[in-house]
Amino acid sequence: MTFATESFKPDLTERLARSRSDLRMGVPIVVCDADAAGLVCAAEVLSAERLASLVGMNPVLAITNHRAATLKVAAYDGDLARVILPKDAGIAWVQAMADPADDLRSPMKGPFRTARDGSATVHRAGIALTKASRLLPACVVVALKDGPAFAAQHDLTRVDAQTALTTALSPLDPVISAKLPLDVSEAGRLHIFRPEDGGEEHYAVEIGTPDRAAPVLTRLHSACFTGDLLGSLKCDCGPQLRGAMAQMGAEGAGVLLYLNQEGRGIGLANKMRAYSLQDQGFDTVEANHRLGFADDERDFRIGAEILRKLGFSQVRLLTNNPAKVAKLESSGLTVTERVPLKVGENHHNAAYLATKAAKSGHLL
Ligand SMILES: Nc1nc2c(ncn2[C@@H]2O[C@H](COP(=O)(O)OP(=O)(O)OP(=O)(O)O)[C@@H](O)[C@H]2O)c(=O)[nH]1
Ligand SMILES: [Zn+2]
Repeated sequence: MTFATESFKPDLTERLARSRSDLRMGVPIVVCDADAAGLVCAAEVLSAERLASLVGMNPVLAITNHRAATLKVAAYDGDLARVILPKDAGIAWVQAMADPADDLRSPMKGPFRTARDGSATVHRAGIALTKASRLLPACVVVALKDGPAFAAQHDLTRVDAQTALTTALSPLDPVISAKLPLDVSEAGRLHIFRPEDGGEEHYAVEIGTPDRAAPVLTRLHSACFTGDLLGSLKCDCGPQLRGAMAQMGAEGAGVLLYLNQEGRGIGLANKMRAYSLQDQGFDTVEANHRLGFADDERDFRIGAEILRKLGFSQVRLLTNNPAKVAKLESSGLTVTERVPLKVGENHHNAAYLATKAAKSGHLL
């Protein structure tokens, strides 16, 4: 029996999924664009040995404009900067540029030389992939003359820059749903959704049998391991999760989406880095920026798509965040009402909630 061997080859999306695992392990990947290619290593997990092999290949460190602003590096590429590694730069330099943990204790001193010529697409794709890998958004890049040949020679995963930069939402497939009796309602059901790009699965908790033709009481809850599971007092997530479910139980119907976008989409390790910066006096938004992230890296189109897949088109949304309402509406859902969800304020999270009101437009 013969097989069409092409059918075994990973496609562009499958290569991206593979590249995220490689990056997390510290294995370099090869990113190819139409007129440029580069070897990309995630700064956070780059080993001293691998860095030593890159010296002599003119490595640059790609960081986001947010991280560049903290380091006072000019971001000539707009959303990112390409910092040329000084001749004597070792792994400690790379890590200190990428990670703001010691910014205050031992500030990085310039002047920094930055690359301005040529395309930054490979670097941009590298940063997008480190973010998608839930690592610090920084990568060391060296230009390659022949990306595909280099990848083949060194057995590295080769990915397409434009695919890494696509903003299209990966299709989400329903995997399974089953009854789940809950303390708030015995008529609970849990649905699992899996994205086709190998990303995180997301969950929908359906309570009762909501009428698909009417607005459904809905909560888009972003994962918060510390608040949801550990009872952290630094945020209001745990009380919001339980409050939303209690309200759905009391009304007899509702749908709670549990979106695995921990830490507003930066992952738990990075959220804990942000907490450590908050211990140094920075607020929640400043901490994200110092790490190199935007204020909020979540993609609420996922929530809209899951609701659509479940048959809902109109929602009464439990939130204090007007941006969530706007993003759901721009994804084609009708938000007939914003239902406030003000629970769980305490003296540990009062400043956090005030910052969200002042900087992120949350309603108090
Ligand atoms: N990066 C970061 N994420 C945080 C921090 N505190 C909580 N989170 C995450 O923020 C998400 C919750 O977002 P919130 O901003 O509290 O609320 P919201 O979802 O925007 O709005 P509501 O619908 O009103 O709750 C969860 O994913 C938490 O893990 C923090 O200091 N930094
Ligand atoms: Zn939380």
